[in-house]
Amino acid sequence: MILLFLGTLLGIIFGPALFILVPYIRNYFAGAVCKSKAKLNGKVVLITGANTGIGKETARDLAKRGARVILACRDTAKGEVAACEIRAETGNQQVIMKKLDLADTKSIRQFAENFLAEEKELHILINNAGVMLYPYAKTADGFEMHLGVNHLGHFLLTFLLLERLKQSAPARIVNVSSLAHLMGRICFHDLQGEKFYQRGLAYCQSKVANVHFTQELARRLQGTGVTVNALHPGTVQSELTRYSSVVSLLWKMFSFFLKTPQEGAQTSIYCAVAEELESVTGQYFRGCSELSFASSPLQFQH
Ligand SMILES: NC(=O)C1=CN([C@@H]2O[C@H](COP(=O)(O)OP(=O)(O)OC[C@H]3O[C@@H](n4cnc5c(N)ncnc54)[C@H](OP(=O)(O)O)[C@@H]3O)[C@@H](O)[C@H]2O)C=CC1
Ligand SMILES: CC1=C(/C=C/C(C)=C/C=C/C(C)=C/C=O)C(C)(C)CCC1
Repeated sequence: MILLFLGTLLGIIFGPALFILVPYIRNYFAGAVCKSKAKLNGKVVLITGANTGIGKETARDLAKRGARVILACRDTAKGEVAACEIRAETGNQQVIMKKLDLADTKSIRQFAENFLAEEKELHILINNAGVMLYPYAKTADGFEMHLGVNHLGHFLLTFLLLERLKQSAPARIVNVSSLAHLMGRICFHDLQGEKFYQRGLAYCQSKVANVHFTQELARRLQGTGVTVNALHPGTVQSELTRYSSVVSLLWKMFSFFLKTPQEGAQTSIYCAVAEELESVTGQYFRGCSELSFASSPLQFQH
């Protein structure tokens, strides 16, 4: 009886307060917004994995800013639907879909060859595509899937397009990593996970590789006018959890606390357009700001 009374009393006192606070709590979890008003008319942008999630929202925003946006997608039907939607919404007819399967180096080479033949400039490359919690599988070239798609595929793509980026300088490379890298190690003795495989750790390894790649490429690109930065988008309600029904369910249950793909795209957009980042390179971003601890030396496991 007393408990019921107390419960009702607390409900009467805190109920309305909670109701008023809900938008503020949501706003907190939505995270920072890219405030840059930069226009991108005449600029060429390439985004991998742009048919859904963070990549699609990044493409939508950069298309609104006037860029020629190439959506590089493994599933051309899904990619075309996304491109059509963005063209219709933004009125920007320079939104184009091209086939790219990062799990196959033949597809990457074919994509790059066509791209270099068709596009004379490339100002912003966003290495966004990714898989997480993939059951053990190998790419067409025999690389473990997380490492192959999330890191090696983007590594090859970037390498093949590097001269075009240099010719188009100032240019930017944006690598979508994840704070999951903090839990990762590069297992040089078993890079392809043939002796031991845990899909969460395989994802973390690929994200550590993204960070090392960013730091070393930034060093090698000093003085070229091409910058390269990595970022964590936040925890985002996207299709990334599709290979795990348990994590998908958790993501749905707690969706109130997760970012929408549009909110999750803000740091990618920031790294791609913010005027103040013109010469910032080799850094790690989260919530549209630089994160210093993530650039501390990472550990290798030999
Ligand atoms: N969501 C989150 O909480 C977080 C996401 N990230 C990172 O953000 C990035 C975007 O993820 P998010 O939008 O959430 O996930 P989604 O699963 O929604 O999007 C991933 C995209 O990558 C594409 N992709 C997957 N495999 C390949 C391939 N072999 N070749 C080409 N494209 C491929 C997918 O294409 P298709 O639809 O055809 O499969 C899809 O377009 C990833 O790098 C992810 O690791 C980092 C931290 C947290
Ligand atoms: C603790 C906890 C959650 C937070 C999970 C986080 C923070 C996940 C981060 C994932 C990343 C970084 C993925 C991609 O790279 C949930 C699921 C919301 C609800 C259950 C309890």
